Amino acid sequence: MKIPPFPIPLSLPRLSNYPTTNSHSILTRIVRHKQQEVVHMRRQQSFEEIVQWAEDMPICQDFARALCLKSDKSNSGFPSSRPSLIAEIKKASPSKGVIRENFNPVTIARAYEQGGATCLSVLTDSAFFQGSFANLWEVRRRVALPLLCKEFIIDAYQVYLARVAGADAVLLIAAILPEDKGQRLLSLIHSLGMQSLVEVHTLAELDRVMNWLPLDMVGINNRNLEDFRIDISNTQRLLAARREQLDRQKIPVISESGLDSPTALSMVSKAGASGVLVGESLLKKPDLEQAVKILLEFPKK
Ligand SMILES: O=P(O)(O)OC[C@@H](O)[C@@H](O)c1c[nH]c2ccccc12
Repeated sequence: MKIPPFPIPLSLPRLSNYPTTNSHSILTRIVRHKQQEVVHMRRQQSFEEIVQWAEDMPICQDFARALCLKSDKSNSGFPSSRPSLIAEIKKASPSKGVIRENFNPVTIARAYEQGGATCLSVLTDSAFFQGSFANLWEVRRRVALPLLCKEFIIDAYQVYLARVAGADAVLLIAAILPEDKGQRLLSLIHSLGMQSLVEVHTLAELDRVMNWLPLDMVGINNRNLEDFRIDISNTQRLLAARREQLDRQKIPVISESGLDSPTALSMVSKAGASGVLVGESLLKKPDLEQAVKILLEFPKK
């Protein structure tokens, strides 16, 4: 077995000063930058070699199954009031700047695990979130929980990199994957033994991704990635419209972003979410293990 020289020493392009007019949403800026990043990375580390390493990686964990096993089920087999937690490791965000100064991904991962998180999400974007694939790899080496690679995936190269860094699942964002690009990347993710969390924000996006097969998990983002506004009733809205279809196809739904209290978790869980993805509200607390425990301790009904 060939061991990849992780962390692969990839230097990334500097962020250009794109004009920040309203006509350029933050998502557009991120995607433009990703395109440059991929070109840069491909020049430094050959695609063929990454593919080889990916093929030699140990088997992945079943991310979706871990989430569904952990979430409380009522007798009907559907989630009742306690969703599973995917706890997110992110240092900064474009809207909030630095969220956690004292940032050690492995220390954070261990605290989340001790607190009762089911899975972890690791931001790998460096330009906007101050993350890295090296962080993902470090967490993989030291913590056993299933890991989601939180990246703006637009190219196969990033998917192989996620696999080599130890991801069990990879985020795909419907809003940045036009036409059949999402389906192609999803098939690639599956061929490497990983799963995908496919993220939507609108009903139109949800309907579009329901045609990508087979879906492992759908993420409903409560944050609009164009302007960063949060509205946690977005999860309820989309589930109210398509819950039957999602349940029928047994696709677990994860509510993402802006969730900061047991009440908020209970709300999205009642709407039908099996899991929640939480970052900022935890990362702002000094004691992360305690913060997770408090978040997960909500009235059982
Ligand atoms: O920190 P929050 O508000 O708890 O949100 C976590 C997660 O949902 C958010 O980081 C996120 C959701 N979709 C994304 C896509 C890219 C980067 C980040 C994200």
